[in-house]
Amino acid sequence: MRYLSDIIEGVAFTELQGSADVEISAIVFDSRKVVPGCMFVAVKGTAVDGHDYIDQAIKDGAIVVICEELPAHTATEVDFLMVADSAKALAIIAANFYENPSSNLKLVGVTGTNGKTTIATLLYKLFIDMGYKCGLLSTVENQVNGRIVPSTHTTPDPVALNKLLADMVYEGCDYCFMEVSSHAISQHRIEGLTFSGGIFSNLTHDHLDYHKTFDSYLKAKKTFFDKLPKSAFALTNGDDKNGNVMLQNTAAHKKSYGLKSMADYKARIIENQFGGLLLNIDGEEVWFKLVGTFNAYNLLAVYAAAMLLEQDGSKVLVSLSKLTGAEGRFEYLVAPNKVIGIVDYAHTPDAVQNVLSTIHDIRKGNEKVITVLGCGGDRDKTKRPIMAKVACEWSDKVILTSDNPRTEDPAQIIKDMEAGVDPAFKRHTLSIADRREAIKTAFMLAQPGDIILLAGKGHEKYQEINGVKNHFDDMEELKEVFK
Ligand SMILES: CC(=O)N[C@H]1[C@@H](OP(=O)(O)OP(=O)(O)OC[C@H]2O[C@@H](n3ccc(=O)[nH]c3=O)[C@H](O)[C@@H]2O)O[C@H](CO)[C@@H](O)[C@@H]1O[C@H](C)C(=O)N[C@@H](C)C(=O)N[C@H](CCC(=O)O)C(=O)O
Ligand SMILES: Nc1ncnc2c1ncn2[C@@H]1O[C@H](COP(=O)(O)OP(=O)(O)OP(=O)(O)O)[C@@H](O)[C@H]1O
Ligand SMILES: N[C@H](CCC[C@H](N)C(=O)O)C(=O)O
Ligand SMILES: [Mg+2]
Repeated sequence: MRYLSDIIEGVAFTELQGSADVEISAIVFDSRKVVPGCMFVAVKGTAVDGHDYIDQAIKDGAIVVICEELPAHTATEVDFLMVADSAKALAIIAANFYENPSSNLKLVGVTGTNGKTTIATLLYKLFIDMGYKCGLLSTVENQVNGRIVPSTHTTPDPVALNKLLADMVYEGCDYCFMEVSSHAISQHRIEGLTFSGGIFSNLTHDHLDYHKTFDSYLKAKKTFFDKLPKSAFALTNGDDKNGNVMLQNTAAHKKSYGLKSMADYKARIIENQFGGLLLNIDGEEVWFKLVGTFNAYNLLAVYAAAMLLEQDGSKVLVSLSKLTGAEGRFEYLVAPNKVIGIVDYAHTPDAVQNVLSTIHDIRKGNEKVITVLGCGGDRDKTKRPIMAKVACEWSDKVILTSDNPRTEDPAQIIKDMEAGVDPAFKRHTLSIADRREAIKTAFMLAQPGDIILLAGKGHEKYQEINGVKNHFDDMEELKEVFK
């Protein structure tokens, strides 16, 4: 229980109807989850307006309502707090409700189109290996000092987020490494958090369904750095076209990493093979278990962040060299007939290109590459033909299939992808909507030594069709056909 007067600290409200001297049992922003004595925050969403559910929330027991517009008839027994932006207020209130846990941890946020999960997970594993108690908030899973809490979003909603951070503080964690998605920044899920550092991986095409233009996608990411405090570090990828733009207005301590450009933290790739990467970092040559140029960037970002968190360089490299990446990111399996299967979460044009160019770099000879690829429904449609085009340019055969169709027609998603296939390459492509059949077919087409890439679903254990998540696991499917 918390007093309203305490939890609205820092919220810019325009009017309070009622008394601030009232106890709140919980903060709720979904009328379907209202509990007696709670505060209901009415948020204007992308699908509906939470203000339309205020009456329902009051009927079910809400005693305080936060809103941008007052309803026509306001119940006198309920408090109303008017704010300019409910989503922002929600995040500040959630942080206050849980006693601002982020200020009792060293919280590091990772943002960018690709690499967030890999960087955050590696940081988490690294700091655990170095003896710290840590938390992780990621697409694959959340971890509170070793306890797994299933993840529903890359960045949780503000109430779940602050609750998880509070659990980390309670369990004595020193650090939390979290992914910061562009949706989370735009929807103010991270408002009110105190970050010790921010890391930028890269910016390429994704989520234009939501942000509309690349420029507004970039601005969303940049806002994260704009709001970092002076005491934090802001670490950017100096080789990314937008790396420096991200930091141009930040008050934080600016640092960069890169393989090509002048940067504060530099690395050079010496070997890149299926067994791992040999990198020269800060003058030391070290083998890592991760594969591919993109992972050289991820590893360097992790090393640089660890340096900025004042860790010992040699100790960091020893620990980092032992670590594997995140689940479903370039995980491979060899069949008895020597066909190699790779499961990877590449679901953007840039990621598809990176993973395929890595396969080209590290294959031994001229083994054929067969790519199985789908695109998610109810997500950015403009990336579909580009992902297919990139897959065709870098593969010998491509099977276009389903990812998570969600509420869309799988055949239409495949049609959108087919539009990107060069007519001359058409005879090397197949369209098979059933992902299981597509994987089986890829294996039937493969000769010993050939490489099958299953792209897009990585760690996911489901396929979402019309609101139902059916069990589906690319690695499990691969094991089945490899039997
Ligand atoms: C597009 C998007 O990001 N939507 C998120 C957003 O919901 P919304 O704005 O669409 O909500 P809405 O349905 O319009 O409802 C508006 C408000 O009315 C409330 N409501 C609604 C119905 C009702 O009966 N009663 C009620 O009170 C809702 O609780 C909400 O507060 O806010 C919700 C609460 O935080 C999120 O759960 C929801 O995530 C949806 C499920 C989602 O799929 N999001 C994805 C795209 C996402 O966020 N992805 C990023 C990762 C991207 C990446 O890693 O590349 C992520 O961070 O996970
Ligand atoms: N630094 C990188 N640069 C480009 N591509 C990358 C990089 N790191 C990983 N990838 C590719 O992107 C895929 C997703 O990686 P990861 O899960 O780490 O990214 P993410 O940013 O967390 O993605 P999401 O936005 O879905 O949470 C990987 O499977 C790989 O194909
Ligand atoms: N965080 C990304 C994940 C995409 C994964 C892919 N399997 C899909 O469903 O499109 C999103 O929600 O857009
Ligand atoms: Mg992620």
